[in-house]
Amino acid sequence: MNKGILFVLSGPSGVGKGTVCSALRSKLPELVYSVSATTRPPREGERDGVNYFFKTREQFMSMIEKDALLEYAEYVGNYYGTPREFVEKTLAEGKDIFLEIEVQGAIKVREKFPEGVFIFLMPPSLNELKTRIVGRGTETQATIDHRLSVAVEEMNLLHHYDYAVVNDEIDLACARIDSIITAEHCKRERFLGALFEQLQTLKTADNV
Ligand SMILES: Nc1nc2c(ncn2[C@@H]2O[C@H](COP(=O)(O)OP(=O)(O)O)[C@@H](O)[C@H]2O)c(=O)[nH]1
Ligand SMILES: Nc1ncnc2c1ncn2[C@@H]1O[C@H](COP(=O)(O)OP(=O)(O)O)[C@@H](O)[C@H]1O
Repeated sequence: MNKGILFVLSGPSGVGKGTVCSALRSKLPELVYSVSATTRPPREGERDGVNYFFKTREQFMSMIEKDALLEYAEYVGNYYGTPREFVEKTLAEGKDIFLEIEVQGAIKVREKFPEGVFIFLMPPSLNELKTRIVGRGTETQATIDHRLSVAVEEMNLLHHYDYAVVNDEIDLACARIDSIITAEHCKRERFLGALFEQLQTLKTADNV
């Protein structure tokens, strides 16, 4: 069986990764989404196993020791990581999987899955990025400043990615990502191989 395609959506903090990813979940429910583990406490309305698997630091360290994470990163004082088994199982079943992670983790995933498709979400401007981080209202002034300075460094990593998508409007950003997914499917051999087989069958049947 052909393996599924691994898609990674990344980009600076506050650009709208979480927002775009949850909009994509409604628009493309057939896509499988990876749920990360984190030591960050849940925000209001977040549910364990849906938004994240919320872990204590000890539990997270034990996951690292057991090699249960495909990658992990420390980000603004908390740990975040992608459970390995679910990703590998989904791809082996021939299904695509979608990861929404920060840039250090994305670069580590690229080392393990060079054939993955890496999408960088861009803000329309740095001013708009700051407005979004402040507007979200989940950060203190110190974490806003920290997240903004990290975000500027993160923007310099754009060259590691296959695609850049501007998140000016959520629906437009989702449509661009949807187009990328379609384009990547068209590119893959399994699609062309299946079409070629059908053509051969047709040719034989019609004696063309
Ligand atoms: N490396 C890595 N980063 C993750 C993972 N899950 C989430 N993140 C990233 O961690 C960062 C902080 O996430 P969060 O605290 O939910 O805040 P927000 O996404 O900025 O609202 C974001 O950039 C996420 O994309 C993961 O499994 N691995
Ligand atoms: N296209 C957009 N236009 C306006 N605001 C947006 C857009 N995308 C996201 N936002 C807002 O920006 C803030 C940060 O988004 P979030 O998804 O938490 O970013 P990230 O996951 O990249 O850190 C949120 O308040 C969100 O509602």
